[in-house]
Amino acid sequence: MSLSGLYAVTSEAVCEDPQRLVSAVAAALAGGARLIQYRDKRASTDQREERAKRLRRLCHEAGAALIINDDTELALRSGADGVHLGASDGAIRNARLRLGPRAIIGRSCSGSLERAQAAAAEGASYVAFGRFFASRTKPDAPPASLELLDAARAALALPICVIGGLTADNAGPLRARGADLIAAVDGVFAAPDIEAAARAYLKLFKDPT
Ligand SMILES: Cc1ncc(COP(=O)(O)OP(=O)(O)O)c(N)n1
Ligand SMILES: Cc1ncsc1CCOP(=O)(O)O
Ligand SMILES: [Mg+2]
Repeated sequence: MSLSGLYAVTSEAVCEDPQRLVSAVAAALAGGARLIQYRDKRASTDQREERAKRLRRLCHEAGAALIINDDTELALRSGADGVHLGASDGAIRNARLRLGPRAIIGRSCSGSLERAQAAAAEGASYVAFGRFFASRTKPDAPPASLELLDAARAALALPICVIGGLTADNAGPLRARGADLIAAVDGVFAAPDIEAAARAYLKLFKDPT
Protein backbone atom coordinates (compact mmCIF):
# COMPACT_ATOMS: atom_id res chain seq x y z
CA MET A 1 0.00 0.00 0.00
CA SER A 2 1.13 3.57 -0.54
CA LEU A 3 2.24 5.29 2.63
CA SER A 4 0.58 8.60 1.94
CA GLY A 5 -2.49 10.36 3.31
CA LEU A 6 -4.11 10.60 6.70
CA TYR A 7 -2.77 8.36 9.46
CA ALA A 8 -5.46 8.21 12.13
CA VAL A 9 -4.16 7.24 15.58
CA THR A 10 -6.70 6.14 18.20
CA SER A 11 -7.19 8.33 21.27
CA GLU A 12 -7.35 7.30 24.90
CA ALA A 13 -10.96 8.45 25.01
CA VAL A 14 -12.19 6.23 22.18
CA CYS A 15 -10.21 3.28 23.58
CA GLU A 16 -12.14 3.49 26.85
CA ASP A 17 -15.04 1.59 25.34
CA PRO A 18 -14.63 -1.13 22.69
CA GLN A 19 -17.89 -0.25 20.91
CA ARG A 20 -16.87 3.39 20.76
CA LEU A 21 -13.44 2.38 19.46
CA VAL A 22 -14.95 0.35 16.61
CA SER A 23 -17.46 3.01 15.62
CA ALA A 24 -14.84 5.77 15.78
CA VAL A 25 -12.43 3.84 13.56
CA ALA A 26 -15.29 2.96 11.19
CA ALA A 27 -16.07 6.67 10.89
CA ALA A 28 -12.42 7.53 10.16
CA LEU A 29 -12.40 4.85 7.46
CA ALA A 30 -15.65 6.18 6.03
CA GLY A 31 -13.96 9.58 5.82
CA GLY A 32 -11.15 8.07 3.75
CA ALA A 33 -8.41 7.15 6.25
CA ARG A 34 -6.43 4.22 4.86
CA LEU A 35 -3.89 3.90 7.67
CA ILE A 36 -5.03 3.42 11.27
CA GLN A 37 -2.85 3.07 14.34
CA TYR A 38 -4.24 1.26 17.37
CA ARG A 39 -2.65 3.17 20.26
CA ASP A 40 -4.01 2.02 23.58
CA LYS A 41 -1.91 2.41 26.71
CA ARG A 42 -4.55 1.28 29.21
CA ALA A 43 -6.32 -1.92 28.18
CA SER A 44 -5.09 -5.32 29.33
CA THR A 45 -3.09 -7.59 27.04
CA ASP A 46 -6.16 -9.75 26.31
CA GLN A 47 -8.40 -6.75 25.68
CA ARG A 48 -5.85 -5.22 23.35
CA GLU A 49 -5.55 -8.45 21.39
CA GLU A 50 -9.31 -8.77 21.00
CA ARG A 51 -9.64 -5.13 19.93
CA ALA A 52 -6.69 -5.29 17.57
CA LYS A 53 -8.22 -8.31 15.80
CA ARG A 54 -11.57 -6.54 15.51
CA LEU A 55 -9.88 -3.43 14.10
CA ARG A 56 -7.79 -5.52 11.70
CA ARG A 57 -10.99 -7.02 10.21
CA LEU A 58 -12.62 -3.59 9.99
CA CYS A 59 -9.59 -2.00 8.34
CA HIS A 60 -9.09 -4.82 5.87
CA GLU A 61 -12.76 -4.75 4.84
CA ALA A 62 -12.21 -1.08 3.99
CA GLY A 63 -8.95 -1.72 2.14
CA ALA A 64 -7.01 0.01 4.92
CA ALA A 65 -3.98 -1.08 6.94
CA LEU A 66 -3.76 -1.42 10.72
CA ILE A 67 -0.61 -0.56 12.63
CA ILE A 68 -0.13 -1.44 16.30
CA ASN A 69 1.58 1.05 18.56
CA ASP A 70 4.53 -0.12 20.70
CA ASP A 71 3.95 -3.88 20.57
CA THR A 72 5.48 -6.04 17.85
CA GLU A 73 4.16 -9.27 19.36
CA LEU A 74 0.60 -7.91 19.41
CA ALA A 75 1.00 -6.94 15.76
CA LEU A 76 2.00 -10.52 15.02
CA ARG A 77 -0.80 -12.14 17.06
CA SER A 78 -3.50 -9.87 15.68
CA GLY A 79 -2.52 -10.12 12.02
CA ALA A 80 -2.02 -6.37 11.83
CA ASP A 81 -0.03 -4.87 8.99
CA GLY A 82 2.76 -3.47 11.10
CA VAL A 83 3.98 -1.74 14.20
CA HIS A 84 4.99 1.76 15.26
CA LEU A 85 8.02 1.88 17.55
CA GLY A 86 9.28 4.82 19.57
CA ALA A 87 12.91 5.24 20.59
CA SER A 88 12.46 2.95 23.60
CA ASP A 89 10.04 0.43 22.05
CA GLY A 90 12.64 -1.96 20.65
CA ALA A 91 14.86 -2.33 17.64
CA ILE A 92 13.55 -2.00 14.09
CA ARG A 93 15.69 -4.95 13.03
CA ASN A 94 14.01 -7.28 15.55
CA ALA A 95 10.55 -6.12 14.51
CA ARG A 96 11.45 -6.71 10.86
CA LEU A 97 12.68 -10.21 11.67
CA ARG A 98 9.46 -10.98 13.59
CA LEU A 99 6.98 -9.41 11.14
CA GLY A 100 8.66 -10.05 7.80
CA PRO A 101 9.66 -8.01 4.77
CA ARG A 102 6.16 -6.77 3.89
CA ALA A 103 5.30 -5.38 7.32
CA ILE A 104 4.94 -1.63 7.77
CA ILE A 105 7.34 -0.58 10.52
CA GLY A 106 7.45 3.02 11.67
CA ARG A 107 9.90 4.78 13.96
CA SER A 108 9.43 7.97 16.00
CA CYS A 109 12.31 10.35 15.41
CA SER A 110 11.03 13.43 17.33
CA GLY A 111 13.19 16.23 15.90
CA SER A 112 16.22 14.19 14.93
CA LEU A 113 17.33 13.60 11.36
CA GLU A 114 20.14 11.34 12.63
CA ARG A 115 17.59 9.07 14.29
CA ALA A 116 15.63 8.95 11.06
CA GLN A 117 18.71 8.02 9.05
CA ALA A 118 19.49 5.24 11.52
CA ALA A 119 15.89 3.98 11.29
CA ALA A 120 16.09 3.97 7.50
CA ALA A 121 19.33 2.00 7.63
CA GLU A 122 17.73 -0.54 10.00
CA GLY A 123 14.82 -1.14 7.62
CA ALA A 124 12.02 1.15 8.78
CA SER A 125 9.13 1.66 6.35
CA TYR A 126 8.52 5.26 7.41
CA VAL A 127 9.88 7.74 9.92
CA ALA A 128 7.77 10.06 12.06
CA PHE A 129 8.76 13.58 13.14
CA GLY A 130 7.00 15.69 15.72
CA ARG A 131 5.40 17.18 17.58
CA PHE A 132 4.94 20.19 15.30
CA PHE A 133 2.26 21.97 17.34
CA ALA A 134 0.99 21.83 20.91
CA SER A 135 -0.51 18.43 21.58
CA ARG A 136 -3.00 17.54 24.29
CA THR A 137 -2.33 13.86 23.64
CA LYS A 138 1.42 14.07 24.28
CA PRO A 139 2.18 17.54 25.62
CA ASP A 140 5.77 16.71 26.55
CA ALA A 141 6.79 15.27 23.17
CA PRO A 142 9.93 17.09 21.97
CA PRO A 143 9.31 19.67 19.26
CA ALA A 144 10.28 19.44 15.58
CA SER A 145 10.64 22.28 13.09
CA LEU A 146 9.69 22.98 9.50
CA GLU A 147 13.42 23.36 8.70
CA LEU A 148 14.00 19.81 9.94
CA LEU A 149 11.34 18.65 7.52
CA ASP A 150 13.16 20.34 4.63
CA ALA A 151 16.42 18.63 5.60
CA ALA A 152 14.67 15.28 6.07
CA ARG A 153 12.97 15.48 2.69
CA ALA A 154 16.32 16.15 1.03
CA ALA A 155 18.14 13.39 2.91
CA LEU A 156 15.63 10.55 3.10
CA ALA A 157 14.11 8.36 0.41
CA LEU A 158 11.45 6.76 2.61
CA PRO A 159 8.00 8.14 3.50
CA ILE A 160 7.90 10.91 6.08
CA CYS A 161 5.16 11.08 8.67
CA VAL A 162 4.43 14.18 10.73
CA ILE A 163 2.56 14.27 14.03
CA GLY A 164 1.68 16.48 16.96
CA GLY A 165 -1.27 18.86 17.17
CA LEU A 166 -2.03 18.52 13.47
CA THR A 167 -5.37 19.57 12.05
CA ALA A 168 -6.64 19.94 8.52
CA ASP A 169 -6.17 23.70 9.01
CA ASN A 170 -2.55 23.74 10.20
CA ALA A 171 -1.00 20.75 8.37
CA GLY A 172 -0.89 22.38 4.90
CA PRO A 173 2.67 23.79 5.24
CA LEU A 174 3.97 20.38 6.35
CA ARG A 175 2.31 18.70 3.41
CA ALA A 176 3.76 21.39 1.11
CA ARG A 177 7.24 20.57 2.46
CA GLY A 178 6.91 16.95 1.50
CA ALA A 179 5.25 15.15 4.41
CA ASP A 180 3.69 11.96 3.06
CA LEU A 181 1.63 10.96 6.08
CA ILE A 182 -0.22 13.34 8.37
CA ALA A 183 -0.81 11.58 11.67
CA ALA A 184 -3.43 12.82 14.10
CA VAL A 185 -5.08 11.67 17.29
CA ASP A 186 -7.38 14.40 18.60
CA GLY A 187 -7.77 16.15 15.25
CA VAL A 188 -9.64 13.06 14.09
CA PHE A 189 -10.93 11.23 17.15
CA ALA A 190 -11.88 14.20 19.34
CA ALA A 191 -13.81 15.81 16.47
CA PRO A 192 -17.60 16.01 16.82
CA ASP A 193 -17.89 14.43 13.35
CA ILE A 194 -15.00 11.99 12.89
CA GLU A 195 -15.87 11.13 9.31
CA ALA A 196 -15.95 14.79 8.26
CA ALA A 197 -12.70 15.50 10.12
CA ALA A 198 -10.92 12.65 8.31
CA ARG A 199 -12.25 13.87 4.97
CA ALA A 200 -10.94 17.37 5.65
CA TYR A 201 -7.35 16.10 6.09
CA LEU A 202 -7.58 14.19 2.84
CA LYS A 203 -8.23 17.41 0.92
CA LEU A 204 -4.55 18.19 1.59
CA PHE A 205 -3.62 15.21 -0.58
CA LYS A 206 -5.74 16.10 -3.60
CA ASP A 207 -3.95 17.68 -6.52
CA PRO A 208 -4.72 21.40 -6.77
CA THR A 209 -6.96 21.93 -9.82
C1 LIG B 1 2.89 8.01 13.75
C2 LIG B 1 3.40 8.08 15.14
N1 LIG B 1 4.43 8.92 15.39
C3 LIG B 1 4.92 9.00 16.64
C4 LIG B 1 4.37 8.24 17.65
C5 LIG B 1 4.93 8.32 19.05
O1 LIG B 1 5.55 7.09 19.43
P1 LIG B 1 6.32 7.02 20.84
O2 LIG B 1 7.38 8.05 20.82
O3 LIG B 1 6.71 5.63 21.10
O4 LIG B 1 5.21 7.44 21.87
P2 LIG B 1 3.84 6.68 22.19
O5 LIG B 1 2.88 6.93 21.08
O6 LIG B 1 4.12 5.22 22.35
O7 LIG B 1 3.38 7.32 23.46
C6 LIG B 1 3.31 7.40 17.33
N2 LIG B 1 2.70 6.61 18.24
N3 LIG B 1 2.85 7.33 16.07
C1 LIG C 1 1.93 10.22 19.80
C2 LIG C 1 2.62 11.50 19.56
N1 LIG C 1 3.96 11.58 19.28
C3 LIG C 1 4.41 12.81 19.11
S1 LIG C 1 3.15 13.95 19.29
C4 LIG C 1 2.02 12.73 19.59
C5 LIG C 1 0.60 13.01 19.90
C6 LIG C 1 -0.26 13.22 18.69
O1 LIG C 1 -1.58 13.46 19.10
P1 LIG C 1 -2.39 14.76 18.64
O2 LIG C 1 -2.65 14.60 17.19
O3 LIG C 1 -3.66 14.69 19.45
O4 LIG C 1 -1.56 15.96 18.98
MG1 LIG D 1 5.73 4.08 21.81
